[in-house]
Formats: sequence, C-alpha cells, structure tokens
Amino acid sequence: MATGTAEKKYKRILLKLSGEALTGAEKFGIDPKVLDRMALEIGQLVGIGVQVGLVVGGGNLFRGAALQAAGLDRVTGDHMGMLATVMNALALRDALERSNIATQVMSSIPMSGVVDHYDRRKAIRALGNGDVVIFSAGTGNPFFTTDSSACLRGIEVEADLVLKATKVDGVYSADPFKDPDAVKYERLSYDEVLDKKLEVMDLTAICLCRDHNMPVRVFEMEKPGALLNIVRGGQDGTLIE
Ligand SMILES: Nc1ncnc2c1ncn2[C@@H]1O[C@H](COP(=O)(O)OP(=O)(O)O)[C@@H](O)[C@H]1O
Ligand SMILES: O=c1ccn([C@@H]2O[C@H](COP(=O)(O)OP(=O)(O)O)[C@@H](O)[C@H]2O)c(=O)[nH]1
Repeated sequence: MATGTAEKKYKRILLKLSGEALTGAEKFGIDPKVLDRMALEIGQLVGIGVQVGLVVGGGNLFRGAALQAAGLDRVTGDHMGMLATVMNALALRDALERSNIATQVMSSIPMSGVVDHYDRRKAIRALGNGDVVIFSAGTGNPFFTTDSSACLRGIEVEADLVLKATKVDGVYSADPFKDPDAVKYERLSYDEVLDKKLEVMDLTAICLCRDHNMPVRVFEMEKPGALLNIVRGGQDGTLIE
C-alpha cells in the first residue's frame, strides 16, 4: 500500500526548513550529511504519496538584519539573504535528485537559466504530479522572512498544513534556550501566539495563517521520524490553529 490514503493524514504539505539547520556539523554553509538526511526523510513522505512543497531559509549564509548590523544597506542585505535561499534550494534539489526524487526549484526573483520563475499554476501541477517543489528567494521582497514565504506559498498552493522544522521541539512559553523554566504548549490559537508574542515564528507569518485558516505545526527536525509521524497524524511539536 505504497500510496494508500490510510497511511497519511495530509495530502499536501508545505515544509519550512531553516537555513541554519543545513550547517549541521560544519562551521559555515551546508553540511552534505544534513542534506542527505533531509532527502531521506522527504523521500519517505513522497513514498506514501504526500505532495511536498519546500521553503528553505538562508540564515546559514546571509541574513539581511545581520548584514545591516555590519553596516550594509538593509534592502541590499535582504537581497543577499534571498539569493542565499536559492543556493540552499539548489543544494537541496541536488540531494533530492541523487535520491531519485523528482524536484523543481522555483524562485520568486526571476533567474533565467538557473531556476524557473515562481508560477502558482505550474507549482500546483508539479505537486499534483508528485514532484517536490522548492520555493526559493523568499517572497521576493525585502523586510520579510522565509517563515512568511512558507506560509504565503502554503496558502497559495492550498497545502493542508505548514510544517516549521526547527531546533526546538515546539512552541514554549518563552525561548527554551534562554529560559530553562519555559513550558511547552501542545496546541495554541493564532491569537495566543500573537498576544503572548511567542517568537518561534515571525508574527507576520502567523497573521497570514490566521487570516487564511492555515494550520501550522512547529516541530524538531532532528528528532528521527517526527516528520513522517506528523503527516500520519502524529502530535509531535506544537499545533497552531
Ligand atoms: N516561545 C518560543 N518557543 C520556542 N522557540 C522559541 C520561542 N521564542 C524564541 N524561540 C526561538 O526560535 C527559534 C526557532 O526559530 P527558527 O526560525 O528555526 O530559528 P532562527 O532563529 O534561526 O530563525 C528556536 O530555536 C528558539 O530558540
Ligand atoms: O521574503 C523574504 C525572505 C527572506 N528574506 C531575506 O533572506 C534572509 C534569509 O531568510 P531567513 O532569515 O528567513 O532564513 P532562516 O532563518 O530560515 O534560515 C532573511 O534574513 C532576509 O534578509 C527577505 O528579504 N525576504
């Protein structure tokens, strides 16, 4: 029953991977071992017939805010950050295709000859054909984050769920890296995240999801099997809805 519906709760997901996660054991850039592990986990989803859209961050290479702090113009820094996400997307496509998973990269910033320009209808068609689609270059606009682009693309392609893979195993009452007494939530409403200013995801992204009823699950990518478990209906991490 390779593609049986009983094996999965969600038909189409939008998975957001943080750029920083790609660094793995390396000091900078991209750790090929992390790419291979992600390809393996994503391949398991494709194997049970889940349609997978991906958004990858760029924080392992450049972040606009950090470049601004170093003296660069903010918009230039954000352009560099968005280009960084395209590099990560190319690396991820390479790893997925080496694992025989058909993958397309689309960019919000036209980049003829390198990747296709984002086209919602083409993306939906590719997802329907079982290809993984990586949405790169964020929203194409400065002052946004890849959390927002993940939610935006997830809503546009009518995904059933946005999954935010991160370093922590869910949303806590405070940043668990800073507050050892922070308590994990199993479930939160969008308004609770906004009212409590929980910073696991940027608030623009949460507002967008609230306005379009897009559920978000925040989970720990390093936890083996968590991703597959979630698409089968498991409760890893925190659900925001
Ligand atoms: N209330 C909270 N619950 C969980 N994580 C939080 C919270 N507030 C801040 N964080 C931080 O948010 C990070 C997750 O965001 P993510 O986008 O993956 O990281 P980055 O900071 O690299 O963009 C976690 O690693 C955690 O340190
Ligand atoms: O729509 C977008 C998405 C991203 N970025 C820039 O790209 C960088 C990398 O994205 P992000 O910080 O979201 O990556 P992550 O934290 O997930 O690695 C950001 O810091 C921004 O500078 C942007 O300007 N517009």
